[in-house]
Amino acid sequence: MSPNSDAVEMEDRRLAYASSHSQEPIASTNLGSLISFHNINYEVMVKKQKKVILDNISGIFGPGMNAIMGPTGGGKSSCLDVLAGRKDPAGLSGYVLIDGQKQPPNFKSMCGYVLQDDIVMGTLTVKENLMFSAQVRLAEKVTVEQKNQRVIRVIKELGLQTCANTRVGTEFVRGISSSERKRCNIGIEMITLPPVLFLDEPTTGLDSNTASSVCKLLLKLAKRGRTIIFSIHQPRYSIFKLFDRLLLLARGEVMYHGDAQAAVHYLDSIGFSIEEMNNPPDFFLDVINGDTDQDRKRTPEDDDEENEKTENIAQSSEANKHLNKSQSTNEADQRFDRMAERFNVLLKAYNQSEYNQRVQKEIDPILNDYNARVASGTEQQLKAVDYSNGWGHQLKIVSGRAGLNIMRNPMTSVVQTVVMLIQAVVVGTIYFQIGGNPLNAIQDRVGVFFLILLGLVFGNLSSVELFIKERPIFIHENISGFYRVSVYFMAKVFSDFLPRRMVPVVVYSAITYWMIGLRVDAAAFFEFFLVLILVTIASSGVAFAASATFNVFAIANMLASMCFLLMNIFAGLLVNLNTMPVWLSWIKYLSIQHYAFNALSLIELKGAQFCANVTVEEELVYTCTNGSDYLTLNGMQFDSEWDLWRNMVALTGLGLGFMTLSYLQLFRMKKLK
Ligand SMILES: Nc1ncnc2c1ncn2[C@@H]1O[C@H](COP(=O)(O)OP(=O)(O)OP(=O)(O)O)[C@@H](O)[C@H]1O
Repeated sequence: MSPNSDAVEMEDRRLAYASSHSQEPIASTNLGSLISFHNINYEVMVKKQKKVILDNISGIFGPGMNAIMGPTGGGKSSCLDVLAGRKDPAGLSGYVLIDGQKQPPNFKSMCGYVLQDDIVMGTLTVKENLMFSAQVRLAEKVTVEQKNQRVIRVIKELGLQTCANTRVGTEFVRGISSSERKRCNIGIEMITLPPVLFLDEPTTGLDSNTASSVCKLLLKLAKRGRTIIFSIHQPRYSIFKLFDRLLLLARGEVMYHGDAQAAVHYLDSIGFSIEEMNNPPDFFLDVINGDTDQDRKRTPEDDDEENEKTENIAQSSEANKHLNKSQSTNEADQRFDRMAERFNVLLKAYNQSEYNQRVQKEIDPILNDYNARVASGTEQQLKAVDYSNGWGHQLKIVSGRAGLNIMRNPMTSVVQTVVMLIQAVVVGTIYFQIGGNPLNAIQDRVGVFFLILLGLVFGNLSSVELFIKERPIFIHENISGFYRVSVYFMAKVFSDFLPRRMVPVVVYSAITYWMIGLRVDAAAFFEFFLVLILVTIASSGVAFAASATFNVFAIANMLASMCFLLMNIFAGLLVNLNTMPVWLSWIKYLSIQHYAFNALSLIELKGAQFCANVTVEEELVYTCTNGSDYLTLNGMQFDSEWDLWRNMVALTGLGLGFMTLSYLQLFRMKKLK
């Protein structure tokens, strides 16, 4: 069969699916994809034991409203993630086919996925959030005007006109309502007009009216031909009646799969009748949990099963013991037994049902065609969609958002600058114009250098939150193909570094240097400033690396502080590194403060002589102290200019090293569930 005839056949399948499964007529143009899944098994290792999460499930979803329901822990979210290509492939087997073809490697970026928790930038307005999505996800060749038109269209479709220019809101600032927030999330995914939209529990946390309005919106999208697949726990009837197709899961197995509105009829046919006025989703869960009040009507199959059971019991004393156990008076045990029994009944009934046969009839030809194409070598991999935009364009857009975010939330930058300003004034006041008294000139100088480095390095601990706070947004956007890891890294580093690190260091250097009265020499001042900048870069690098490695702020903060403390000990002031055993003293090579302290001492003390008349045994004696002697005593070489610059090079190396480490940690971060 040629690829063309495959495409025509698939289109026919989609049309047939849409007309036979949707309650409402669906536009026949632009139909969403048909997603079939075949023998999906998903297991994880928990404490060295295999835990089966999805057990050989199969089914099909197409244009319309497709719900995955079931009790807590039934496997709804896992199933949704498998279909959306967001599960770790380790432990996963079976086939998920999109219009009869294997998922392309980055299917994640072709479809929309709305997470249960809102993933929107709180400091931006609804329109700005949607525009960001349009700018990074629509190709560069689409003009800004066209992107703007698309955003306006989505805003209209989602009924967000009244709050389009309102900020979404953060934990500190109240923004739009929860329904508007959810719709904004959906809008961000709708910007690319994806053929399939996945939603993980879209109504969780919303009041019933809001939940209804979100579901009606989804129905509107479904009627336009989209394939909407979502997990949902226990919707009310007004929501349930909007569903076209239902997958009922319990313990990772299919309890029912077919037309949603036929589920009640199906359960009735196997002996579970819904009471009048009961809500079908509540009833489904009661049936699965064995919590139905009424006794189940007996069917002929039950009689056969009962006979079989009685025979087995008579034959085996072991079985008798088991029976006694299951009749335990313990209520929890009884409930567990009841659920297990009910689960087996439902599983068996579904496997033998015409609904299951109908699903198999729908999906078998799709898998057979796929296998035939693979066997004949004609299977064409769906075109892998790459990033819509180049690196530079992504960087511009992501940096723009990061900058806007900082401008709208300037507190951290302002506090950082003010704290540095206060520190500079305090240090400058304590060491004000230290002068050239040989008794204290060197001690005061090395003391103030140590203090400056201490404040500067620990001040950069505020960078630890950089990759922790926005981690869910970054993971979602990166995995959905918004931008590359390197783009996010560069945008964040620059947006954090310029306003929150550079500006305070400039202020700090200018104040301390002249207040303390260090060497009056422009070159010496700029070298001093350069050392402080390099220290800031390197120590921010340590904080970034901790931030990219741990997702708990307290742990990242503690580890970064510990590193800084160790580096401080090995700076060269608290302990003489020359007398330290070699097996321990090597740590100095990783110490930011070691190189910085050396550099500052060389800038200030090399060739310096501090002379004055001092009183010795009640006599005024003209005394001198030589800065170079101090350098020699502490093992600092100062024969050439290189002796200073090699400390600068080492600081640059440490900065680059820590920054690279943080990028790698960000890159390696687990992004699949
Ligand atoms: N990576 C994992 N490691 C260990 N257990 C897991 C993992 N993923 C899922 N599970 C377990 O598998 C079962 C199904 O999880 P899943 O989140 O898919 O269920 P759910 O039906 O969506 O539940 P809920 O309604 O509570 O969100 C649960 O018992 C869950 O604890």
